[in-house]
Amino acid sequence: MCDSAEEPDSASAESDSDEELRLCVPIPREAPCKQVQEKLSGVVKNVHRKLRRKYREVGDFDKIWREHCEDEQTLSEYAVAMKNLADNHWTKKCEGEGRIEWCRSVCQEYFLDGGMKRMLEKDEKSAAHAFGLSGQAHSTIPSSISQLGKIRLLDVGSCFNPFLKFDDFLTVGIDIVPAVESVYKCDFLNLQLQQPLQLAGDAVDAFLRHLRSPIDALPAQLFHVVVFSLLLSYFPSPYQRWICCKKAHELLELHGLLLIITPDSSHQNRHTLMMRSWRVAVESLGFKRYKYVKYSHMHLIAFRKVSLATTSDLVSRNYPEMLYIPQDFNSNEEEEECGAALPPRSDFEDDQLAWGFAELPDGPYDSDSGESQSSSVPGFHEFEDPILLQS
Ligand SMILES: C[S@@+](CC[C@H](N)C(=O)[O-])C[C@H]1O[C@@H](n2cnc3c(N)ncnc32)[C@H](O)[C@@H]1O
Repeated sequence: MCDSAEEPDSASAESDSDEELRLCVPIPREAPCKQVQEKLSGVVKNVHRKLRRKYREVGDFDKIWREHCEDEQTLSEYAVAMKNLADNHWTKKCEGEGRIEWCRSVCQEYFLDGGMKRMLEKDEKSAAHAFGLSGQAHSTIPSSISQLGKIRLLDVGSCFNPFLKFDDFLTVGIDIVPAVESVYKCDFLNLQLQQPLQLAGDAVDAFLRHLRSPIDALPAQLFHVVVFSLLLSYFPSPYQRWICCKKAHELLELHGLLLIITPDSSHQNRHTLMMRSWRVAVESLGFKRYKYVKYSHMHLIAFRKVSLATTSDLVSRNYPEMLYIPQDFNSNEEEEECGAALPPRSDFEDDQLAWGFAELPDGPYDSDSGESQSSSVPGFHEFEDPILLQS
């Protein structure tokens, strides 16, 4: 494992003279590891860049996506690089911490520790208030789903199945190129949705345990949680991100959670408009934001599904374009690939998408739950992979 600078690898036995040399000449022992990490991160980032470049050149994301999914060599290099990063560069420092642990803690708090119930009571009180009723919460509010068994979690773009190790989840990991056997092959963009299963919880669990790869279709309202961890920025087009969020809405049970983690190494306020824009877009599908936190290298957002239906007029109202990322406007990426120095990204790029969002909420990061919005969530250490996450 690379980050074993303090613990020399016993497998690579060194001679005494090597060791003497090491004592005399201060060799930066982390350097090779960093180089390998940069190389692997480069493989990953180049795939994203090439997709975006092609999208800028060709414009037809369906065609580009088809070609991308047929490019087996690129896809498998990507999967190997991601798996290698996860196994050898991230695990030791980040085991039990970071984005995956954040997802787990949000789910536990929401489903097992009364978060969902509190939110539903709050919703009922506001509805009662709006209709001039007494504001008493109704007894129809479901209690925690713990009685129903495990939390059914769909991890889209799972790659190496990081949620499998948690017992509280019944995890279904899907990916266009699974890096491990336990992940099912599935292109989420082209996943067909079927009628919801009319089965008891146990039978739904059994259904999920017997899925077969590749997955082309799934019943709606199947999961308690859908996770997009570093998924949405993979896509070159905001419309593809939108399709994913819409599918997540359909796949979730009412009151289920959509957890979105998206990379961004800039400080919290730099992309305030972008995050507000995402919130408006996702909420328009029938979600309500539940938690938001900014770590040094990513935004982590939890949305809860608050209504079964979405309106049909969303596309014409520009909601898909609201799911933009700064890289959508960065045509300098190729220069970056060639090693040329980039001019600093201007604030204009960030702000140019602040089209007349009259309906945007006022508070930049107000969360329904009152959750701390800083990156210093107690008990958590940030997942640090600046090399991969910086764009
Ligand atoms: C940056 S990796 C993130 C891996 C993992 N979720 C994590 O947080 O480390 C993005 C993953 O999304 C997968 N992916 C991209 N488009 C997809 C799609 N349409 N359906 C399923 N998986 C997809 C890629 O193959 C890749 O493994």
